[in-house]
Amino acid sequence: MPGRILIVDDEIPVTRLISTVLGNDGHQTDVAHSCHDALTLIGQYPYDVIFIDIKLDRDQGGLALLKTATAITPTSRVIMMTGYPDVATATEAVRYGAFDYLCKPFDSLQISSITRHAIENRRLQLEREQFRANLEAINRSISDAIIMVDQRLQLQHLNDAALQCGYNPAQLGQPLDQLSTGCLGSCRMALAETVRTGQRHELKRIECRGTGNRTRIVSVIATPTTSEDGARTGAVAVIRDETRLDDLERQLQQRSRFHTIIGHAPVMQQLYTRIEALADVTSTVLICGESGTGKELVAQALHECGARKQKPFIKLNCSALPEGLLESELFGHVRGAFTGAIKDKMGRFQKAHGGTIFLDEIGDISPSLQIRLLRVLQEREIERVGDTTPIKIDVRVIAATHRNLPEKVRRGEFRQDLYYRLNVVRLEVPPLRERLEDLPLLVEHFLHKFSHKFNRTFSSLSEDVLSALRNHSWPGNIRELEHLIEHACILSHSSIITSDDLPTEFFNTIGHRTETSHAQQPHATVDLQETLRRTQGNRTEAAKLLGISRRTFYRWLEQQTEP
Ligand SMILES: Nc1ncnc2c1ncn2[C@@H]1O[C@H](COP(=O)(O)OP(=O)(O)OP(=O)(O)O)[C@@H](O)[C@H]1O
Repeated sequence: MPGRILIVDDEIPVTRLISTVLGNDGHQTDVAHSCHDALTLIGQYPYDVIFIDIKLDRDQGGLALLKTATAITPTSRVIMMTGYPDVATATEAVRYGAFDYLCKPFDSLQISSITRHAIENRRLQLEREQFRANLEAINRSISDAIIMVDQRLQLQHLNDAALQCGYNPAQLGQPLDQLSTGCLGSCRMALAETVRTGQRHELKRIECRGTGNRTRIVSVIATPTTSEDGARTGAVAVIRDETRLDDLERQLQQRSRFHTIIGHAPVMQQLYTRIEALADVTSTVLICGESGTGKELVAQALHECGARKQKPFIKLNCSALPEGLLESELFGHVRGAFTGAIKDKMGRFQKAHGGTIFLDEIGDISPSLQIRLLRVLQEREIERVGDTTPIKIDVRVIAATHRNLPEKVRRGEFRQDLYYRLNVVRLEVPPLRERLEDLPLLVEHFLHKFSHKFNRTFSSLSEDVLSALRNHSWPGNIRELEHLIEHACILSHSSIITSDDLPTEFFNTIGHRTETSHAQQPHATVDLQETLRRTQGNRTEAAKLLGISRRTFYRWLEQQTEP
C-alpha cells in the first residue's frame, strides 16, 4: 500500500537512497535536511512514515524531533536511523514513541520492508481507532443501556444510556457487587449469572429504578463475551426500556367490555380479573354493591366464564316473593304440600343442577329461610316443601345484595353463620360515581341499545347533557342512567339527545351541579328580553346565544316575568 513518507537526514546520499527505493516502491517521498525543515513539512502533512536520523544537526537532534513529531502527528510511524547503534539510544527512541530502528548502512530491502511494516501498522491502528470511534458513536446513539464486565465481574464499559440505570463512569473498574445503583440490581445479577454459567441470561419486563423517581420497565439480555480464541472474557448486558411498550400493551389489554358488562375504568379491570380468577371456583360468591351497579351482570359473567356455562343459570330475586312462595320457588314442593299445590313442582335449586343459581337480594330473606338455605349450603342437598327426602344438588351459589349485611348481622336480622357461608368469596361492584370515566362508554352502549330497540338512530348527547351527567351523583347507578337515556330517546326528535329530552326531575336531583344548577336562576345581568329582540323573538336561537338549553331559557323567562 503506497504511503507518503518524510526522510529527515543531513546526509544527502542517505536521503537520496531512501527516496529512490521508496519512490520505486510507489511511495511519495519528501526530504528534509534539518529539524527546522522537517517540522515545517510535518506541520503541513500527516506522514504515514517519517525516517529520522538520530544525529541530526550534528547532535542528538533526531530524538528531539522524534518527540515533537509524535506529538504533532501521533499516528505517523517514526523510524530512527543511526550509524552508531547502541542499546541505550535505541531504548530511548522507543520510549519516545519510535516505531522501529534502522542501523546504517542499510540496503534497499531493509528500507522497503520496514516501511511496509510501518505503513501496515499505522493502517491497522487507524482502522482500530475508527472502529472504536464508530462503536462509541453507536453506543452513544442507541437508547439501550450497555454494561460490560470482565470475568472477575469488574465493570469495564458503560454507554450513555447506562447512566439512566444508575451507573456512572466513576464506577468503571469496580466489582459489580460493590456498586450501588439504588435498586435491586437485577441487571447485575443477570451479568453475574452469565459470567458464572457462560450462558445467555434473559430477564423480561422487570422494574428498573435507576436514576430519578420514575420506575421503568426494562428487559435485560446478558450474553457472554469471548476473545478471538474463544476464551470467555466476561459478559455484556443490554437493557432495553420497554415502559412505553408495556403501557401500550396494558392499555390494549384493558377491556371496555367483559361479557355483558361495560366499563374500562381501572376498578372494572380489577373486577374482570377477579371474575376470571373465580370462574371455576365452586365456593359461594357474594356480590355486593349498590342497587343498579350491575351485580346480576357480574353473576352472569361468573357463570359464563366457568366450566358450568353450558349448564343452567337460574336467577331468583329473593325480595320479589312472599316467604312461602319463595320457599317453594327455591326448593320446589310436592303435590298437596299446601293449599293450591295441585302437582309436584321443581324448585330453582333443582333446575340449576350442574349450573349456577343466582340469589339476588339475599339480604331480604326471612330468618326461617335463612336456616334452610344454610343447610342447603352445608349439606349440598335440598328437601322439597312437603317432602323430607333429601335430593342431592350440584349447584354453584352466587348471591347478591345491596344491603350492608355485616350491619344486618350486627342487628340480629341476618344469621352470622349464613353470612360467613355466603361470604366465602366477595366481589364488590363499584358505584357509577366512582367510575365516571366510564360514562361516555355506557352512554354510547345505551344509545346503541335504544337505537336498536326503537328502530331509530341516536348518535350522541349534546355537550351540556354530557356535562350534566358527569355532575350527577347517580344514586340509582347504571340502571338510573339506562332509564334516563331510554326516556331521552323516547322524547328526542333528533339523533342528538339534548337537555330538553331529559326529565325535569333529573335536574332537581341532589348532587347535580352543572349548567342547570346555575340555570335554576336567571343571572341578574342577563336581559332575556334584549336577547329575544336580538334573535327576532326566536327562543331557540336566544337560548343558544346564551349557551343554555331551550327549557332553561323558558324557565328563566318565567322567573323574570313573575311579579
Ligand atoms: N356495567 C354495565 N354495563 C352495561 N349495563 C349495565 C352495567 N351495569 C348495569 N347495567 C344495566 O343496568 C341495569 C341494572 O343492572 P343489574 O340488575 O345487574 O344491577 P344490580 O346491581 O343487580 O341491581 P339490584 O341491586 O337492584 O338488583 C341492567 O339493565 C343492566 O343491564
